[in-house]
Formats: sequence, structure tokens, C-alpha cells
Amino acid sequence: EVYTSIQDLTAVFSLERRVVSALSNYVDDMEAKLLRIRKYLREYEQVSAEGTVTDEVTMERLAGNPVHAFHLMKRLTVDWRHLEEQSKVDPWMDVINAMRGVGGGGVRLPNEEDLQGAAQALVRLHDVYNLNTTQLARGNVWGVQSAAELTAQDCLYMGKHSFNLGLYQRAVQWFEEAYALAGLEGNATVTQDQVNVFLDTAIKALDDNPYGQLEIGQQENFSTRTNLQEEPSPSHRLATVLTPREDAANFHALCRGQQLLSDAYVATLKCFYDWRGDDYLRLMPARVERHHWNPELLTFHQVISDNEILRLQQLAAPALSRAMVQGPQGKGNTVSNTRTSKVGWLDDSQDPLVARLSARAARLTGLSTSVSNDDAEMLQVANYGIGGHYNPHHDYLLVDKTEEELNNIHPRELVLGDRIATFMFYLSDVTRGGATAFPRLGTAVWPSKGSAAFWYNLKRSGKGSLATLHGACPVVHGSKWVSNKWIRERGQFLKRTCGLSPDE
Ligand SMILES: O=C(O)CCC(=O)C(=O)O
Ligand SMILES: [Fe+2]
Repeated sequence: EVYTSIQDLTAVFSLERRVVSALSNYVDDMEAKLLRIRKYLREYEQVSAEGTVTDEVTMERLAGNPVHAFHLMKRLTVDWRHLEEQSKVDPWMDVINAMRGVGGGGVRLPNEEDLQGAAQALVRLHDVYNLNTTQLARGNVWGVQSAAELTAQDCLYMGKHSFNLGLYQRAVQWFEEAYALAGLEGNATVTQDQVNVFLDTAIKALDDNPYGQLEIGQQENFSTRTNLQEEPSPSHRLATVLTPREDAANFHALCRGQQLLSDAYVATLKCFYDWRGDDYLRLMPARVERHHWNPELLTFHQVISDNEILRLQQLAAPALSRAMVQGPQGKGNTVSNTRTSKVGWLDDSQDPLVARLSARAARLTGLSTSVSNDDAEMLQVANYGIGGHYNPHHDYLLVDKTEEELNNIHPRELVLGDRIATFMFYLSDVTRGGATAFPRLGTAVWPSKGSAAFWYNLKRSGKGSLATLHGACPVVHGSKWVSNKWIRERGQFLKRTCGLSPDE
């Protein structure tokens, strides 16, 4: 799919530019040819203006004129040869080649699936960010205005897509927009009558399923349970388990930029310098921002430079492919709409930069990140396209599995142990959207180029930390790049020891 990463979308844009330029050359070429043909015809017409050429007498008179005879010979030899030659080359092949991406770095044309994916991304953005349909159709996406407007036909397509997803409320909104636009356009792209048929169907479906298609985040308020976090101390109690509906409502609210923590709690969250128990960092302390106390959620600022980011993206670009998620019951890995991005993996041995970033993560976390020792996974680089997202999930792979499910997991994973912690570099700022939201903590980390987020997915006891549920909010504008270093459990047994209580 080309819609799942900015990297590929950018390539498709430049492919289209090459196609358009080939088309424009084609038009120039065809015009030149037509001109030559017209010239041929005109010359003939000039001759025939002297009389009707079909009449034998005129023809004999023309043939008897040496200049006419010369012109006749020239027309049927040189001129004709030119006409014949020019029709032999088919400039349409250049257009076809441009479309096929010949000479363009192997970019492939988008297909039906890509169109569906792009429409799905719009539906998702609409939903999560509660965007206004009319504004969206007029090119205003979350306050950013562009010339990219939707026609009545586009809105009809969006309505059909929403309908097929069972989002009847949304479908009605899109069809209503299509109806209004068809009126404004004078039924140019689609007629109001055509839209009406769909509108009626969608209204009927909505009447039949009045509760079935609640769009979470639109009708629901976020859970008040996270507001339990009144007590601003590291030991405050919090709700670690919410219902899926509450999780989704909180996630959407956080994505939209709402703060779900109390003011008193937020007041305890300070930025500070920290040497993290590392002698090197004693000389140059880390700039740490606290987002949550327990479980602890931190970001380290200015931990990867712009040059390093550029280099990392270059290293990862050839390796990017559609991200996978664990299959049902831990079986295999599959592509899924719950995670739309492209990822690539880089080994420490591949480039000194990768090894350096691993070492940096080790200093900042106090954990061992050696890939060759099986202490951590390779570095993952991820690029999200527009609407790219990752639904709320836990990063751990094993602790939530049953005995039976563990049988489906590769034995190597069991040797490495679970993903004890996540260290994630932000490789870009994102114009709109793209936060990493923690619905059970009631807070979100906003991408800031050069920083890195860090949290433990497991408690000291080795149990899964349910509260670390998190997801990537859809990207609305701009591009989002992150890089994950997942640190495994086995290598840390001396670095992170048990606490006194099994709940720690
Ligand atoms: O991209 C993000 O903000 C989060 C990504 C994430 O949670 C993951 O890759 O596991
Ligand atoms: Fe994650």
C-alpha cells in the first residue's frame, strides 16, 4: 500500500508530476503533428482552389503546370514521408512509461485498495478529531486551510465508504454534504437526484440502528474515572482498567488535545536535569520531562540531532514496509487496520549510528540494550502517512497470553523475555495530530523532534502494567517518524530488581 507512509505518498506525488509532464509533452507533440497534417491539407486546398480537382480538365491543366507538378511530387514524396514517419512513433508510450514509474525509483501506482485506505484515513480523522464535514469538504482540516476541496462526487464516495463501514451517522452527513454541493455545482459532478437515493438508504439504516453506530468521542464524554488522580503524589491510586468504551473515549479526547489529569496533578509534573546514575550523563545531564508518576512516563529532550535523524531515515527508507501486528491468539503476524504505518528494522551492526543510539538509550534508561546479547530488539523506524495511526495497545507480547497462546509464539521470544520497557525517539514534529496517548494515564506525549519517550511495560514483579495502554493518534497534517527500541526482560535481571510488593 502506498497510503500508509508519507515516504510513499511523497513518491506518488512526484510520480504524478512526471506523468503530468509526460502528458504535457504528449499534448505538445500531438499539436505539432496536427499542425503538420493541417499544413499538408492547406497546401492541397490552395491548389484545388484553382478549380475542382475532381474535374478532369482542371486536373490536366494543373498537371501541365511545371510548378504544380513539382509541388505535387514534393507533397507525395517528402511531405508524405514526414507525415508517415511522425505517425510511426507513438508518444503515448512515454505517458504509459511515466505511469508505470519507469525511471522513477520503482514507485507503484495507487490501486483500489489505496483509494479505500485513503478514504478510511479521512473517516478516521473525521471521527477521532470530530471534524466538521462541511469544513472538511471545503478544504479546512483542523484549522489548516488548503485548496484541497472535495466535490459532490467525492462526498458521495466518502458517504458510501462510511456506509460500508457501518458508520451510518457519518454516511448521512457525507450524503447531505454531497447533496448541498451538487446544488452549488449545478449537478456537475453528480446530480442531487442521484445523491438522494443514497441519502434515503442511509437515513433508513440509521433509523434501524439508532444505537449501533455510536461514534465514540462524539457522543460520549471521557471517563471521569481518570479524574481520581486528585492526589498529587507518586503513590496516588488510579484506575488501571477501563472499559473499552472508556479507553476509546479517553484516547480520542487526548488525541484532540484535552488534558484529563487534574490541575493539581499537572502542577507536580516538572521538568528537571538528571544524570540517571550514569557517569557520562553526570557531565551532561539529561533534560527530563515527567508526564506521569506511577507508572512513570518520561520524555528525554534533545537526545538525537537533526543530522542523526536524517541519516537514520536514509538508512531505514529502503527497509520500510507495512507494519504488522500480532495475529489472534499470538499466532503469526498480520497486516491490520489497527496499525497503519510503514516500519523498518535496523541492526546495531548495520551502521555506527544505530549502535550509538542503542548505547544512548542504555545510558538514559539504565538498562542494557545490546542486540547481540539478546537484551533488546533491533531499532525499529516507523513512518506514518496521513491518517496513519496505531490503536491503543500494550507493547508487551507475552504476559497477557494464556498457556495455549504461548505455544503459538516463537520459542526465541520466550528466551528474550517480554518487552520490559519502551524507549521511543520522536524523529519529527507533527503539524497536527500524531500524539502518543495513554488513555488510562489520562495524558499524551506530543511528538517533538529530537526527544524520546520512556516507560516500563512490566511492573517490577514481572506482571503486565495494564495502565500503560497507549496508541498513536492519527496524523492529520505533516509527517510522523518515530523510532522504537524495545528492551527485553531477560537481560535486565540485575538492572531492574523486584520490589517489596507484587504490585510494584
Ligand atoms: O507512534 C507512536 O506514537 C506510538 C507507537 C507505538 O505505540 C508502537 O509502535 O508500539
Ligand atoms: Fe506501542
